[in-house]
Amino acid sequence: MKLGCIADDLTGATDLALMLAREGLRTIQTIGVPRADLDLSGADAVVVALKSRTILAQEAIAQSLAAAESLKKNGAQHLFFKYCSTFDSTDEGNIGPVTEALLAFTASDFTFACPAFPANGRTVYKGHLFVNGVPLHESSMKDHPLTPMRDSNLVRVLQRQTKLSVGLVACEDVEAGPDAIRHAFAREKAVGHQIVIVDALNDSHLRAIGLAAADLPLMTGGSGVAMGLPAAYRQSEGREAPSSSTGFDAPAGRSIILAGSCSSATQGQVKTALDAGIPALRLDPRDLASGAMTPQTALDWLGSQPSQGPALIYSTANPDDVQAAQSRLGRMHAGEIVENTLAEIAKALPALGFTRLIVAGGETSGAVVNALDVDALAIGSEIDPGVPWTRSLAGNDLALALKSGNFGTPDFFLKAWNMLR
Ligand SMILES: Nc1ncnc2c1ncn2[C@@H]1O[C@H](COP(=O)(O)OP(=O)(O)O)[C@@H](O)[C@H]1O
Ligand SMILES: O=C(O)[C@@H](O)C(=O)COP(=O)(O)O
Repeated sequence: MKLGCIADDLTGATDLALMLAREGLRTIQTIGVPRADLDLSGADAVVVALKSRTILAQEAIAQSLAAAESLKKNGAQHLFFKYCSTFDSTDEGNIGPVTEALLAFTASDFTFACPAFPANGRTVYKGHLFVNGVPLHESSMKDHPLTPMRDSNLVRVLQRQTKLSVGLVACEDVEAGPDAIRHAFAREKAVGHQIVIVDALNDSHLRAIGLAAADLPLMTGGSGVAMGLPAAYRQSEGREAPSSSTGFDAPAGRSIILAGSCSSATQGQVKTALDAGIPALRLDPRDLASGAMTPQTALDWLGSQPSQGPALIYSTANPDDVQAAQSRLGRMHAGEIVENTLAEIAKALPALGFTRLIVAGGETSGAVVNALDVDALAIGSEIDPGVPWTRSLAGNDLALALKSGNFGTPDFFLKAWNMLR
């Protein structure tokens, strides 16, 4: 295995796995640390999906090290730590603490951090992260339910999370290509920085960074910066990139959308689905906390819906509603109640004949997929940048599209089904 990857949430893991598969690496995604009996021998890359983005830093470190240990045992030559393209984190972590721990694990003293993903509107310029041209702290990420991002300067954001020294490799070096980037890494290392934020404005920047960084023991970033790695690894083996396919074989059965993301893209997708007349049930964390709505109520509702076409169960709400629920229940508790309810609903789905699922939201996908008893995923066709169809490799036979909160076009919940055969 060339590349062992550790992703801090499930949708982030599928995003990265899609990037690596699309660029020509045979890629398997595992849900949590791979089971000892899972055969990973045919994979060039394995992406371990954790749910460590918002847990305590010490716990995130422990889980990430367990994943790293398992990847190393399975032959991984390099590690990649995947976090969100909007750098979702708090001053306590977990990007800084996990990077520190993985640097120590790989016995190395230098890495980079680059969340840029231009295909989804994320660019880094002079260390500042922009989302569709808007500085991160002015984008909708300022209102994220769990990780509100209020500073766009990633050198500053990351420095607050780590005792390692954080530097910057700006776009002039990146624009000048892989050799200049390698020199810039050496220059920053010589002045005492152990992590550098790297600028990237377009895919050719990402490919150049990939070529410059492919030999580092540890790399960190969004899926974008992994774009250049497969070419670097394939070159060394003289292999071609595979051609992409647009259809995906899925098990027969009913379809459902579970949306726990409150990100602005998901809000638009829920609205488009409601406007299109998809049968829908809204969950409010306050009703769940009071018992006015339970997983069983939702399942009873589902049982009364037509079996043709997808149904939608969503807790997606605007920032004012989220704020109101959080001030009543607490930020983390409001999130947990929704996640636990969607997980309870998910557990019952295979027995009810639901085999095709779209799940919106990273934390939400973590909760739902853990409940579905799925260990590993094969990566299929790309629905939108960063979101593939996937199929479970063991256990319940399911087609799953795990959609990052802010990814996908407004009609995502309508069009994704058309790719299934
Ligand atoms: N109406 C709501 N009020 C408060 N929190 C909510 C609500 N709906 C969902 N949540 C929580 O918000 C979090 C959204 O995170 P996530 O699923 O990762 O979405 P995204 O991918 O958009 O970040 C989850 O913990 C979810 O349970
Ligand atoms: O890098 C990204 O933006 C995604 O892969 C990702 O991690 C998204 O996380 P959520 O928005 O929590 O789904």
